[in-house]
Amino acid sequence: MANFGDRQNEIYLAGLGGQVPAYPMSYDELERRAELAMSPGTWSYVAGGAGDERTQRANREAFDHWGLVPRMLRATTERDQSVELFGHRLPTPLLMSPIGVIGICTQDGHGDLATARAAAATGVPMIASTLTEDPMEVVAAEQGETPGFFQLYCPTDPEVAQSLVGRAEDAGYRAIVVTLDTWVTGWRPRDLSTANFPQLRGRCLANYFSDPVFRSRLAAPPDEDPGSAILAWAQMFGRPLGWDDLAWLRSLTDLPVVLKGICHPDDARRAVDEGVDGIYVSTHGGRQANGGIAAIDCLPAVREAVPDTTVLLDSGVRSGSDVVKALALGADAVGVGRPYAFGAALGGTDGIVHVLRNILAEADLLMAVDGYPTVPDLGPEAMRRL
Ligand SMILES: Cc1cc2nc3c(=O)[nH]c(=O)nc-3n(C[C@H](O)[C@H](O)[C@H](O)COP(=O)(O)O)c2cc1C
Ligand SMILES: O=C(O)C(=O)c1ccccc1
Repeated sequence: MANFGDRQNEIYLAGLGGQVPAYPMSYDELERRAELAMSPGTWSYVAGGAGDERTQRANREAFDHWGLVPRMLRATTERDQSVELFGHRLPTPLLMSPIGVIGICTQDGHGDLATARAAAATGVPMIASTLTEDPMEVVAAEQGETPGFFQLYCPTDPEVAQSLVGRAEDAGYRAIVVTLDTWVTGWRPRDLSTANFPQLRGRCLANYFSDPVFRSRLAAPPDEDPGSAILAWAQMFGRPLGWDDLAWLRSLTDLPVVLKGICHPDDARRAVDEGVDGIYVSTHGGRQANGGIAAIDCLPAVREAVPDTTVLLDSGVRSGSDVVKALALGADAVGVGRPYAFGAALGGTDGIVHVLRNILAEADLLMAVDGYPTVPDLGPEAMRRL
């Protein structure tokens, strides 16, 4: 894949022929059209967050407090967005953050497969959620040559956890991303207002219902008694993890282990000291806790605390310039969440590919114009706090 800015040129050329792009070019328009395409319940689930959504807003607004310093006379057509992550060379620094129940966003209900196919088409890795409508093996098979990562919601039953991780390893996922901030779901007024959760639960349990250890805990198979199976899942969904659990988690796999939701530099330092391979700075897109600080504002201190460790970031990334800022502030790769779910709602795989390519095209052209042609060129000296 060459320069993603070429995408811009394709669109300009189509425009000269009078063609309007099939999907929105601005994030605000993407969001507006996705709202129209989704049912009110799906919209409130995807777009909503915790409390009155101040953290969610802060995640986005905080990007405005940082600015990139243009550097001239080092312009080049030779640009390169590639990065190395856990031993894999990726064409771009973008990741698709895990989105549970994304099946409700697409017309055919197979949102995880649409995401996997978009990963195959773009080289942007998918972090596959534990909460999917298709089992992780089926999702892995659609990712083509693009490495995939598996996100674990750690169940209270340790043998189920072990089974999920073992299956992810066997299915070819290249890292285990353990989400720390969602052992219980946060206070989400929009979901409570639409009474969404029962509908969601029935549609995201394929990894459990296909799991031999989970099934062994049931009196009857899930297809015979789905109600009891859902109850068994709800009772074991989230293990409140502590420092004492890290060695056990580490022992479950030889794959790199990444902790998602770390925001404090002391937590990052201790996790790395205890053998974790990656730190994923995230506030879960403001869905879990309200009244907090923005993820991007946590990044510089975490980067400084663990200078030699892979650091990922998500929460509030909406554009190529947001990606560039996150890279300059210390991320090795950058996750995007809601925007690609909105793309899925508008056009399945095509809609997701459009959203990813737009973000990448903007990042490519910004790096080209401002004199930072490769990812290693972007460091803290490229940024000013406004
Ligand atoms: C609808 C939805 C479902 C999500 N489900 C998961 C999940 O299953 N596992 C997880 O670790 N994070 C989940 N997240 C959080 C995302 O991985 C990511 O942290 C967040 O969306 C990033 O913020 P952004 O939406 O502002 O880009 C979900 C986010 C959304 C919007
Ligand atoms: O909505 C989320 O962000 C999420 O991670 C989740 C957690 C439990 C059930 C459904 C989704």
